[in-house]
Amino acid sequence: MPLPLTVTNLYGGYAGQAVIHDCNMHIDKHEIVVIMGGSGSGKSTFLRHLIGLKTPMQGAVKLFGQPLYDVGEYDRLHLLKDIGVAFQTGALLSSLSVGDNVALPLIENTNLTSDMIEIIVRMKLDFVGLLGKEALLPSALSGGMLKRAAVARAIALDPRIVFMDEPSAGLDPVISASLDDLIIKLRDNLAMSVVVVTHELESAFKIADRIVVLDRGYIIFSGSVDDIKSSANQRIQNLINRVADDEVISQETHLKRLLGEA
Ligand SMILES: Nc1ncnc2c1ncn2[C@@H]1O[C@H](COP(=O)(O)OP(=O)(O)OP(=O)(O)O)[C@@H](O)[C@H]1O
Repeated sequence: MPLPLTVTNLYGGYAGQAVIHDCNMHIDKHEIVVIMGGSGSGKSTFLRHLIGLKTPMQGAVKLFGQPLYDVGEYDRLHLLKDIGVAFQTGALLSSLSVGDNVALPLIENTNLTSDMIEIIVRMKLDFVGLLGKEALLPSALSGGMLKRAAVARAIALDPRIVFMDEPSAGLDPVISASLDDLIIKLRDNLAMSVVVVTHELESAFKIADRIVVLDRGYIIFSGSVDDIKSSANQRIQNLINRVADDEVISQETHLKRLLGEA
């Protein structure tokens, strides 16, 4: 069986300027992969390449063994039906109820009857803990509930991979932890693969089967939570100890600066 996602020698960027360099990565079935990296390291750009929003400058992205970019629009859209995206931005449509937001992909992509769609919407909302909130407008939901509703919409078509960008951003620790549990449930109860971009270390360590670290557009690490904690790489240690790179100077340099020699 082909892997859900493979990335081979990927270069990507803006206006001919690469910000992603020679990246190689894959995702296994039923795996939660967390992508981490400092601000500006290329996480969002990388993600855009993975979900069909940005054509690479070089290299290939394959979903379920099929190329995502060197194909016609019809084939690409067909392939993209098998992935779900729950992003911070581009969230729910504010003029539609929560239920109608979740129904949208089903209306657009299936020939199911409205009765059947209603049942599926309730099932998805039940899965994310929002059963009974169908009629509410997004503005009536809390931050955590909005994220859950976005997950319900992302899984409406039963995708095999779900992509999430900063799921815990702006949430208090308790709500954030419950969102972590929901991500784990996507893997354990629905057998999905999940790709999560996050800055939250605690969340990453809790949910990740594998962590991939981007640094200035290069993948500098891919491994388990135990591996990353014991990594000898200084840049990895800086990331997990939250040290800003430009703050890291040797004792010797520090001394020189104090003495006015550096
Ligand atoms: N639309 C754009 N046009 C040109 N350059 C861009 C654009 N978006 C991002 N960049 C540049 O690409 C590089 C990577 O940015 P990206 O947003 O992918 O990083 P990130 O790791 O997601 O950062 P953050 O954690 O702050 O969101 C940065 O140098 C950024 O300035």
